[in-house]
Amino acid sequence: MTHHGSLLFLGITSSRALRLRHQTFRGIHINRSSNFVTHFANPPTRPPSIRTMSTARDTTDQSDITKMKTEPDGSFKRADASFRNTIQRGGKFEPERDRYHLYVSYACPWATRTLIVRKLKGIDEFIPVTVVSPRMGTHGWPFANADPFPGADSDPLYQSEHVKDLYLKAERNYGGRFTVPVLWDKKLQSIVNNESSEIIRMFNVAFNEFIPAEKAALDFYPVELRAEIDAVNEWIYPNINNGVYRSGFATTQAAYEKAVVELFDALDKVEKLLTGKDFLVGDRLTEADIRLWVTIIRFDPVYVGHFKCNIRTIRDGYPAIHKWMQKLYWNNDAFKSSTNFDHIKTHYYWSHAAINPTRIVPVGPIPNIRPL
Ligand SMILES: N[C@@H](CCC(=O)N[C@@H](CS)C(=O)NCC(=O)O)C(=O)O
Repeated sequence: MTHHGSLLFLGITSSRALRLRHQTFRGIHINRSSNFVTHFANPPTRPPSIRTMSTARDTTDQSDITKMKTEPDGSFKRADASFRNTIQRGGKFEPERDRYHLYVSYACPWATRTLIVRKLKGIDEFIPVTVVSPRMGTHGWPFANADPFPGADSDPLYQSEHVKDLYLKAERNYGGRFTVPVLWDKKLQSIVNNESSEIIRMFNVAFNEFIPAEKAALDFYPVELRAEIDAVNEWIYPNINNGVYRSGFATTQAAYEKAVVELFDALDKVEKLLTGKDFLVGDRLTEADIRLWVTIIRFDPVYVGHFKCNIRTIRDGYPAIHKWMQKLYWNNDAFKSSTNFDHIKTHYYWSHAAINPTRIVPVGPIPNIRPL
């Protein structure tokens, strides 16, 4: 059966099927009948306007994509984090041993960035971590006392039931999203920062006086590579890190296709960058690798299926990215010990009921990551 034929089989009228065969957006043209993607100059753009999505199916009692912001064209927009303080000498949040606490989910790629840098820098000794249950429900992320799950913890500081309770403790009238990671200050009983890109920059330098010289010397955002790291982050974040979510949370065919094509275009670009190289920028591990890695490690186990990022897999479609991902996982315990595939897979497939109403967690891929 041809692709056109299969669309008809699925009950799509022939004129819609024909329209779906050839679509153009942001300079990329998909010929659905041939599966070829071509590029055009001067893509049309549209000014964004945001509204709260009301069209998604809300058949469950949980906090899922029904609360996500989307634009009128069905595309997903991530809200900015709200607590943006810095740990620094002379500031409100001074560097101190045993003052800060990290709340994470193993499922969350953003939180995993902070786990990796915490381990690499050896500050795990005095910044303890609490891991939530991967099943994000009605009240958001639960702790183990509210939802027991292997590898999840209860909140040792306040016996909170949900991450939400911490946000409301920090700010009684808080009206934003209750996201992880949360870097918590035990002294002021408040949130220092809930933006992973800023937390990893703090972890990179803020506690250097308390750690051995060789750990203090590790710099994942070195001055001489900053411009290049920033440049890479700038397109990897929207197209890959957030690109998988833009694909998965899209509520229109056009928004999905735009996101997924941009995602795979960006992966093609990364593949070229990593060919014959061990790291994205320079010849050393930087935050650019860490920020990308957390998305790539989730790609085949979750994003290919759950978020429909299935033009190619990492393991079979991107040899250089695949090798880079495997080497970091198998050769560096900071990466392996921060990765829990059970939490990762359970979270996505269980928590987004608008995408996966049965909540069935797929068995494959086997293995989640191939040996080197
Ligand atoms: N900008 C934040 C994003 C964090 C984020 O969106 N975390 C997700 C989990 S992967 C979350 O906690 N979502 C809960 C919600 O949105 O209700 C960061 O990078 O730290």
